[in-house]
Amino acid sequence: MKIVDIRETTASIASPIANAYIDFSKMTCSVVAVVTDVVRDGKPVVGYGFNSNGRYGQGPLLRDRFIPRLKEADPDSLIDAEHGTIDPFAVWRTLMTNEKPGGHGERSVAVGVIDMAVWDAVAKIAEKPLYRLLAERFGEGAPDERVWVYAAGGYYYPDKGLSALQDELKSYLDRGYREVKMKIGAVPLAEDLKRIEAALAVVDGDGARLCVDANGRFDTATALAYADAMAPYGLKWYEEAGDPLDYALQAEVSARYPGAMATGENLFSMQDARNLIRYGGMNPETDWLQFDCALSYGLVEYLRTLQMLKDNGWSSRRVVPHGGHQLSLNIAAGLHLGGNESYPDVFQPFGGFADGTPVEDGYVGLPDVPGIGFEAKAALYAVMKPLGE
Ligand SMILES: O=C([O-])CC(=O)C(=O)O
Ligand SMILES: [Mg+2]
Repeated sequence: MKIVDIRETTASIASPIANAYIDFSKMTCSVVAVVTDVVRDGKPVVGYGFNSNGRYGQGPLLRDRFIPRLKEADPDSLIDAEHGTIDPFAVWRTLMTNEKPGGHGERSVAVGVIDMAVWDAVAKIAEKPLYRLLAERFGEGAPDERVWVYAAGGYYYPDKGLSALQDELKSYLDRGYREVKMKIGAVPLAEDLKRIEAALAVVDGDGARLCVDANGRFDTATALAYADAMAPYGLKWYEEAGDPLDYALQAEVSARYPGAMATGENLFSMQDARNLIRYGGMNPETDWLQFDCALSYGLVEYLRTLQMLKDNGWSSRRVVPHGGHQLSLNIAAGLHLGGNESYPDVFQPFGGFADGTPVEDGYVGLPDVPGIGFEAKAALYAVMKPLGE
């Protein structure tokens, strides 16, 4: 058993939307195919991976460092003899050979893309959905059959007024979501409060069904001003108020804001996540953690992060990953996370879940197909398949 080829390409996920920090007019993502010599259903098993939105495609790092390292490795060193399959942990160690600790920048994205493809291959070799494999190997009991998902959108968009924002959010409710998320922080506070109130009207005035996301835009004073102004709304969460690595800011805002806070999508390693837990003042009873495996060294590292959270008294149910992709959905179901993000309209075809698994009352099921489930999402598989052939 061995990996016979690793291929990569860059796909566009550009759109005219903007959050408080960036626009997505030139956003890309890497797609990787890990081709094995294992045959299932008469065809070689191919695992696929891609990276989440927010960081760009990692073609140069993949081509210059990570793919060559894997190709140069002794195939026997990448085998998990106990389970008779490829060993994602050995792949990870090989990828990270001669990489210093710290500075978890873009390389965590490149490694995450390959890691996703390896787990897809491992589950296909085992001929089971990844969420079942994860529950069996690392879980605590049977996988969840459905996962809570919320609709993320509410972006700034040229000439988008309050009624367009409301129409967008309404359309998510029409598609089965109960909770929605919108952007804040790109316009003055007073204007954002009007947007928040317009959004609240769509969810029957129920703040517990609305999340807001500042994408790390605010300094401490602005983050606190928003905290004070938004406190009466009782929102589901206030996300990424300030710079993701400014744990003191997070702790100060957490101490003052009476509602739930969320952050973590731009923390790319177990160590960075641990610093948030140590120094960010986050509340394990009420707050939410949003680490995204597809940006942060993949599922191998995510398992370390989940263990770190457990060691610090955090339930896995407080974790709702960023990114809206199917790998996080599998992790959520298999390892009992609190839910998963979803982008019903943006970042297609990489965002979103399997065809034929409608969102109902805020929950989505997973397809019963081997691997992560990409083959059950036709528009996504159409992009991946040529790379595997
Ligand atoms: O706008 C983005 O970069 C995406 C984001 O923060 C989210 O999904 O929470
Ligand atoms: Mg966010």
